[in-house]
Amino acid sequence: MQDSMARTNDSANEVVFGIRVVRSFNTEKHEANRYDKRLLETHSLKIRRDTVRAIYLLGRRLTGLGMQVFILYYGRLFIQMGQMTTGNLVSFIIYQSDLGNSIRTLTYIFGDMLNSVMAAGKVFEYIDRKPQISTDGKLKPDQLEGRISYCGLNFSYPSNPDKTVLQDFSLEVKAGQVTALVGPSGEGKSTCVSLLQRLYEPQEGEILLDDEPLKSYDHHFFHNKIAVVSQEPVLFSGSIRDNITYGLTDCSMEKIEEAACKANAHDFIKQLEKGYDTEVGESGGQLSKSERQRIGIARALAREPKIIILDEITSSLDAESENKVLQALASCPNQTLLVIAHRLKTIEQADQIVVVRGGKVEEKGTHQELMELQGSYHKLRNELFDEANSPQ
Ligand SMILES: Nc1ncnc2c1ncn2[C@@H]1O[C@H](COP(=O)(O)OP(=O)(O)OP(=O)(O)O)[C@@H](O)[C@H]1O
Repeated sequence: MQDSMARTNDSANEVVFGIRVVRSFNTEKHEANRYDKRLLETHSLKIRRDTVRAIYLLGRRLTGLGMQVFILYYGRLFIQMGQMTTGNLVSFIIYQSDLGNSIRTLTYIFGDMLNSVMAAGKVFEYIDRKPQISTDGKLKPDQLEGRISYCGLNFSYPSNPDKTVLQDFSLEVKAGQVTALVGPSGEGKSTCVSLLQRLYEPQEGEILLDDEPLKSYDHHFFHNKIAVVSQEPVLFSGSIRDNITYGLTDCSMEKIEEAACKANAHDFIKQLEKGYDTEVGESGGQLSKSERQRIGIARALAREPKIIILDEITSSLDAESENKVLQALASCPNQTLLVIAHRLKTIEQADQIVVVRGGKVEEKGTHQELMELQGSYHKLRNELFDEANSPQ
């Protein structure tokens, strides 16, 4: 029943979370029916439980009643035969009722205990779960250059082990430079970033940071040095300032403003009535997608990481904003920047452009070199150029 209730709540959560999609696709009825179906499942389980409970109660009452009839009948017989006094019978009935009550209480406690054990079992299942990715690295160097080396990675997602996503993937990302990963959709670019964040462990090969395997770095140290801005950054309810300083205990206003300027967010924040103290609403719902994205970038920059990963920030920024952000980031020589981009125009200035196809590095070089090569990159650029110029 607990599983079924969890499934019912999940579907309600999902709909509330995606209420805009539900409204725009006019699927309120469909979703209500889906929720109804889940509720019915829970309902039928509850009916089964209550039927069993009713049968049990009926049986218990009938047994109790039968016992009383039995005691009175034989008690009377024993008294008539002189084998028992009336006082004995009364004491026996009182003791028997006391004993019955105690046994009944024990069965209630046992039932409650079973329920609690089942619920606690689920909690302990999660507590006892051993993470597949080790977090017991100890390395905390004083200086980090930010050089990343992908060495012969072979990787498939645990949920789909038959499909190899990265095959013998090797790449050098130089410290302090801008490296852009480009290529058709679904070829493994975001997977490279997930592996760099240690969300998964490759089946073969390893990723080195300054020539040391990622797993040898202290978990907190490593995640402080690497910041990711994803396609849909998650904001939390609170002010813009809270969101930019998220997780930082000590961050001055100058630092916040500097990060916001680099993220091209300062101007729009200043125009808001309450500036940095403006509430963003639940999940940042009171801001536009591009504003959320820029705050997400400022949040990453405020941590002053050594490595910044921008995972297709183009999806919600216009070309001008994206250019400004990339230029601001590229001007920091101490930070390694890894950009996944679809809008190839904005990454022309990157120090290294890598074309990822079929889970492998197909081409790499500067924009000039790759254009001269007349290979995949050249073809991709032409395709995008044709798309942009095709009549609507
Ligand atoms: N969590 C996952 N579980 C199983 N397979 C996944 C998962 N995430 C991605 N994949 C698969 O891995 C392959 C590579 O996906 P990835 O997201 O790395 O591609 P991408 O090049 O970043 O694409 P895009 O440009 O569309 O973001 C795809 O075929 C995808 O279906």
